[in-house]
Amino acid sequence: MAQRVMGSDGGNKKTSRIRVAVRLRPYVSKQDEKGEGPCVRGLDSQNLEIINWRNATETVKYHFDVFHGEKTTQQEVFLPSVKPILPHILNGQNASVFAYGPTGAGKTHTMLGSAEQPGVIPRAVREVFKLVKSKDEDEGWDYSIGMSYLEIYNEKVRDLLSPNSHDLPIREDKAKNILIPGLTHTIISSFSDFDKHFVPATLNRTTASTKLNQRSSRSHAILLLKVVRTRRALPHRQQTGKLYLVDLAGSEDNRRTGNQGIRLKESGAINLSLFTLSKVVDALNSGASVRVPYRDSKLTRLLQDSLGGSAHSVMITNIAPEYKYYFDTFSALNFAAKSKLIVNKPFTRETVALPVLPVKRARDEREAGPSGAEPSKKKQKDEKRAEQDGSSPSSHYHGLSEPSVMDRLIALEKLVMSCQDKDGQSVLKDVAQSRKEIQELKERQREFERKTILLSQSKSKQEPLFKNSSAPLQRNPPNTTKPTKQQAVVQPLQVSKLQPLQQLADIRKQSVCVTKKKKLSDSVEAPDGKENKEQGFWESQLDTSVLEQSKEKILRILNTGCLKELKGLQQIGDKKAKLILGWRELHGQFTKLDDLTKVEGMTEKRFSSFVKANILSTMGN
Ligand SMILES: Nc1ncnc2c1ncn2[C@@H]1O[C@H](COP(=O)(O)OP(=O)(O)OP(=O)(O)O)[C@@H](O)[C@H]1O
Repeated sequence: MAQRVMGSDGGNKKTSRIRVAVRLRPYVSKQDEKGEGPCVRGLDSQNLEIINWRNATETVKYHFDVFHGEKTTQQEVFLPSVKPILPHILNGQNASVFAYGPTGAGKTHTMLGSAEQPGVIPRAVREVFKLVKSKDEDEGWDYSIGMSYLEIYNEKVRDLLSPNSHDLPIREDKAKNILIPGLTHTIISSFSDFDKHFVPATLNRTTASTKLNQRSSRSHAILLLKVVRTRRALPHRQQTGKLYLVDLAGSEDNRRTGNQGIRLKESGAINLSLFTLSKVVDALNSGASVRVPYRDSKLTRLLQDSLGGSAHSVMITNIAPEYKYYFDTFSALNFAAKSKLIVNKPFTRETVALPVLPVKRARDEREAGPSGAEPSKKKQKDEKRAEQDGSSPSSHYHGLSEPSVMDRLIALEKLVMSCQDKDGQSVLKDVAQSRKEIQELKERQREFERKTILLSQSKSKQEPLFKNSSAPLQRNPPNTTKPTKQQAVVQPLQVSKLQPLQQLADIRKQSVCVTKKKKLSDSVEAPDGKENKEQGFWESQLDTSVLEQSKEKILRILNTGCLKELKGLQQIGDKKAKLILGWRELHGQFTKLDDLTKVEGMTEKRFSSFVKANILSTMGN
C-alpha cells in the first residue's frame, strides 16, 4: 500500500506551535448506510490514514501532535490537548482552543459535551478556577476572571450574553489587542457562577437542522475567558491573559447538507470565514513578509491575537469515519496538516493598573478598553484602508463562491503537497480568481436556465427547445447518486490510474481503422451543420463497446475533472470548462453525455461535434 506522510514535527522547542489534535468520532450512521465501513482509521496515538481519493488502493497517511481515536473519552481529549496550555493565561498570555471540522463530525460534542460527558469548555473553566485557587498568596498577585460569550453568524458579531444586541464591531488597540466594544463582560467568581451565565446563553446560539446534523451549529461560538492579575504592590502592574474557546461552524459541502435558501446563505458565510481561516494559516506559514488577511473575515479578525501572534493555540480537528464525509474529512485533514506548521512566539503584555482597580469582585461590566472609545476618525481610516486593499469582509463575500469538492481537493492537494515552499499566496489568488469566474458563469447559467424555462413555457408544447427540456435541470435523483457518490470520484480515477496503458491499448486495437481514416483535426465542427447527419455514420463504424468505453471516459472527465482536465478535452476551452464546473456545482453530476447540452452555449451541433472529436481523440491517444 503506497503511503505519503503529511506534516512534520519541525517545531522549535523555545517557541509555541499551534498544537493540532485530530479526533475521530465513532461511526454513528444509520443501519441502512452501514456496510461501507470507515474511510479513515487511526494507526496510533499520532498517525491516521485515509483512503486516497485518486486511487482507492492507496491510503494517505497523516501525522499530527495527537490523534484521538473513536473510543477516546472527553477527559482523554482534555488532558493532553488543552490542560497544558491553561497555566499560560494566568501569566498574561493568550491561548485559544478551537474545534474545526465538517458538520456533524463532533465539534460541539468536543467543546461543549453533555452533562454526562462534559467537553473542553466546562473542563477548561473548572481548571482555570483551580489554577487561580492554587496560586500562592505570597506571590503577591490578585486574580480576577471574567467571561464573554459571542457568536459570529452571517459575518455578524452577536453577544450571546445579551442576545438583543446588534452586530458588534471588532477593534484593535495600540498594543494590538483585539477588543469588542459593547460586548458584555461578566466577572465570575466560581464555576457555578460561570454555569449560571453560560447555560442559558448557549441556547441563544443559532442552530438549525441540516441533512447531516439535526442540530447543526450555524455560527462560530466563541467563549472568551479573561484572567487579569494585578500586583498588590505599587505600581500595581497588571497582566491580562485571554483564553478563547471556539466551536466553529461546520465546514460543509451544500450538496451533502441539502442546504437551500437561508441555510445556503449561512453556509456561504461559514465557508467564507473558514476559507479565510485557511488563507490566514497559509499566510502565517509562508513567512513574515506576507500580508496575513486577518481582516477578511470577522472570525480571523477576532482570533488575530490568538493565531500567529502571542498565543498558545490548540486546534482540535473533528472528523467522521463514514464515507459520506469523505471529501470534507480529506479537506479538514489537509487544513489541519497546514495549521500544524504555524509557529507562535508567546509573550506577556503588561500594563499598570489604576490604583482603584477592582479585584476579585463579581460584577457585570461592559468591555470598553482603550479602543472602546476609539475616535471615529480612526475607524473611518481603518474602514477606508480595508476597502482599498480589498480586505473588508464584504469585498470578498460577494466574489467568492463555494468551490466544488473536487476543485477544493485539487487546490488543497496542490497547496499542501507541492506548493508549500513556493508562492502559496499566488496559488490561492489563482484559486480565488477561478472561483470568482466560476461564480459569474454560474450566475449566467442560472439566467440561461431561467430563460430556457420561460421560453419553453411560452412555446407550444409540441416543440421543446432541448431534447431533455421536459426534465427540469436538477441533480441526479437520490437513488441513482447515493450508491455512486464516493465511487464516482474514487473509482473512475482508480481505474484510469491502475491500467491506463492497458485501457488505451484495448481501445486502439479495436478502433485502428477509424483512427487511420480520420485525423483529429477533421473532427472540428463543420460550419454547414453536416456534423449531425454524419454522426450516425461514423458511430456506426465503431465497435459498440469501444464507443461506450470512450463515452464513459468522457463522462467521467466531465464529472470529476478539474479545470485543467476539462480543458484537456477536445473543443473545451477555459470558458467552457468553467461553465461545466459551474453546472456541476449547481446540479451535481452529469448522468449521461447528453446532459452537456444543458450547459450554456452547448448547442446540439456543438455537442455532437464535441462527442465525435473526443471519442476519436480517446482512440487516437
Ligand atoms: N466522540 C463522540 N462520541 C459519541 N457521540 C459523538 C461523538 N462526537 C459526536 N457525537 C455525536 O454526533 C452527533 C453530531 O455531533 P456534533 O453536533 O457535536 O457535531 P458538530 O461537528 O458540532 O456539527 P455542526 O457543525 O453541524 O454543529 C451528535 O449527536 C453527537 O452527540
